[in-house]
Amino acid sequence: MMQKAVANLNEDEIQALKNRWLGVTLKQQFDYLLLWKIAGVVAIIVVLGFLRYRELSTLNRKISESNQQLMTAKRELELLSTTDHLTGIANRKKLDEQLIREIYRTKRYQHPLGVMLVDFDRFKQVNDTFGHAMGDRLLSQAATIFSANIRQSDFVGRWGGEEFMLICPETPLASLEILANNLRQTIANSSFETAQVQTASFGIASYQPGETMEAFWQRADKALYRAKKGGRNRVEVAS
Ligand SMILES: Nc1nc2c(ncn2[C@@H]2O[C@H](COP(=O)(O)OP(=O)(O)OP(=O)(O)O)[C@@H](O)[C@H]2O)c(=O)[nH]1
Repeated sequence: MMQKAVANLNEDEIQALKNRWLGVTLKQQFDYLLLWKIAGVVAIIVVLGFLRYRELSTLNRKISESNQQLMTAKRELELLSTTDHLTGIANRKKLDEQLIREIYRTKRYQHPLGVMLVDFDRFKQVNDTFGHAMGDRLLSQAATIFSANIRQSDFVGRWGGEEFMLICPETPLASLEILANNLRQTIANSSFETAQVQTASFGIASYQPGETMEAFWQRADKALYRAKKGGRNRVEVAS
């Protein structure tokens, strides 16, 4: 149909038509508004992302600070629960833990392990004569004496009351007896606040294969009992 219409046109009309079409200019315009819109959205996303990142970083920092504080509190609690508040050395709970650990080690490597129970002589008299506070100070001083006169590999704690326990790894019975006698003399020669001679009795034992922890310290305790019965200020060796 279009072809028919064109075929009916004369030369002038065709030319006029062509001129009209050629006058149409193709105007293509760049859409700056859209560009700004996209840039705006991207900027908002970037700013929001940055704010979220900062928020998460602060949160992370606070969490790791809290973790640190928790760890410190846990360590302090552990220390408190295993320290004797009067003397500052290990308490009975810690002594039990240490003794069982050393028994495992001695079973594993078959090395000698010594244990020593020390009880202050006539301690009731100290309390009765000088007061309980003086008795407390004497026990603290005793703890200092023990700590200062044993090896770093040895372990001392307060077993209870006026009684102390020393755990001595890698120490055969003969060496344990020498150490016990040295400690006994050091205590007897120390000047305490009471200005009286203060002595202590010792029961010592060497670990026997297959022995339970209780059986081990009970042998030392029996030896200590013998030291008391035998006149005090002496070392008795467990059989
Ligand atoms: N100050 C003080 N005294 C304590 C503490 N724990 C136990 N004692 C006292 O130690 C004394 C122990 O008395 P006893 O068991 O009769 O023994 P002892 O007088 O030392 O006599 P022997 O052991 O037979 O030489 C008691 O008077 C207890 O009150 C303590 O933490 N502080």
